[in-house]
Order: sequence, then structure tokens, then C-alpha cells
Amino acid sequence: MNRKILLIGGGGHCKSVLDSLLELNEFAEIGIVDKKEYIGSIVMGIPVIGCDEDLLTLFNSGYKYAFVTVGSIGNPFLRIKLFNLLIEVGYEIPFIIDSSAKVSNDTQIEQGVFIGKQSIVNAGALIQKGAIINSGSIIEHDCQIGAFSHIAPGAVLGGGVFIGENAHIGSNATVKQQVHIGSNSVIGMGSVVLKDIQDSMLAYGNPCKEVRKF
Ligand SMILES: CC(=O)SCCNC(=O)CCNC(=O)[C@H](O)C(C)(C)COP(=O)(O)OP(=O)(O)OC[C@H]1O[C@@H](n2cnc3c(N)ncnc32)[C@H](O)[C@@H]1OP(=O)(O)O
Repeated sequence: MNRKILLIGGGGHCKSVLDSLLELNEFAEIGIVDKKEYIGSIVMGIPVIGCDEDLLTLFNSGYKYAFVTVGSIGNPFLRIKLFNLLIEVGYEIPFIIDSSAKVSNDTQIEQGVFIGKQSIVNAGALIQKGAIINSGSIIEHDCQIGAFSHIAPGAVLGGGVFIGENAHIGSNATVKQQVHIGSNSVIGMGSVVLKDIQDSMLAYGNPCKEVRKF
């Protein structure tokens, strides 16, 4: 086990991912990349060893794996930019599943996906690249979660729910089985979503209503 991984972004979401990663113990060395002014600081015992401009040098020094740990609430574009930069340099991007999550073997989990503590991903689900399945969320059978979408803590998606790309499903929201949520849409915390939501919509409430277009 001499694999070395970089976490890109040293904020709050990094702490969640790091906590899972330290327990999994699959990498010999972990380093964090953040803004230049944070180099030398420590996050949960792990040092910030470089900034974005150092990604090629760090790759050549033996860090072959990297993972985007910048969080997002409704705007994943920095996550997407960093993800693409990592691919361009040649990093391998794994998925990271906390040891307490329950993920069916009959699922497809793409690179860059984080599945947090106590979450459930049931059979037939597809989780596309860069998505965040946050603590305690439930992704029922046959759901599809689009690339770079974030299912926030405690959200519940019934069977066969479809979430487009770059969407945000707020904490503790519940989405009825078979409902389709469009790309780039944000569903507010605690919403009860009974009907499809179009692309690029802010929607919230019980019952969840489309409030405005982005
Ligand atoms: C690990 C982590 O921490 S992950 C983070 C998880 N966090 C989330 O999921 C947060 C998601 N964000 C939300 O739910 C936000 O409230 C949003 C995006 C829905 C709305 O945010 P904003 O546009 O800033 O709305 P703002 O707070 O100004 O509220 C506007 C109105 O909507 C109402 N409102 C806001 N959110 C909700 C909601 N979830 N449900 C019902 N009503 C809401 C407010 O009460 C307010 O009503 P008013 O105009 O009658 O006073």
C-alpha cells in the first residue's frame, strides 16, 4: 500500500471525506491542495502541501490519485473545473465510500463520487461522476444521480428517482418515487417533492413548488 492521494480543497467537505479516508486506510500518504496562503497549515493532522499550480509537480513526485474535496450547495462549477484539471494532469480519481455506508453490489458508482456516513444506495442505482451522496441520505433502488449533483444530508429519494447533472437536493428533502429533477436545479431543505422539477429551477416547500429559474 504505497499509494498517495491528494485532496483538492481543505474546507468543511474535506474534513468529511478525510474522516472516511483515514478510517478506510487505503492510502499510504494523504496531502491537501488549497490556496497558496494555506500551504503549511494542517487539517485533521494532514498538511496542506501545495496549491493548484503545483498539481503537475506533485503528480511527478508520486501522487497519482486525487479527489476533489471542495463542497458545493447549488453551484458545483469549481468542483467541475478542478475535476477536469485533475484528469488533464493524469491523476486517477477514485470513488470514496465511508465504511458505515450501505451500498448494494448492484450499483454503478463513477469516479469522484463521495458516499458519506450512514447513507444507503440501493440496488440498480447509478451515481455519476463527481456526485456527493452526503451523510444519512437514502438513494433507493434504480435511482440515477447525475454528474456533480449533491444529495445533502438526510435527503430521501424514492425508487427510480432521476436527478440531472449539477443539481442540489437540500438536507432532509424527500423526493417521491419516479420523480425527475432537472439539471442545475436546487431543491430546498426539507422539501417534499411530488412532481417533476424542470432544469435550472429553485424549488422548495411542502408540497415543493418551482419558485424561480436560475
Ligand atoms: C454538510 C452540509 O452542510 S451540506 C449543506 C446542506 N444544505 C442545504 O441543503 C441548504 C439548501 N438551501 C436551502 O434550502 C435554501 O434555503 C434555498 C436555496 C432553498 C433558498 O435560499 P435563498 O434563496 O437564500 O432563500 P432565503 O433564505 O432568502 O429565503 C427566501 C424565502 O424562501 C423561504 N425558504 C427558504 N428555504 C426554504 C425551504 N427549504 N423550505 C421552505 N421555504 C424556504 C424563506 O422562508 C423565505 O421566505 P419569505 O420570503 O417568505 O421570508
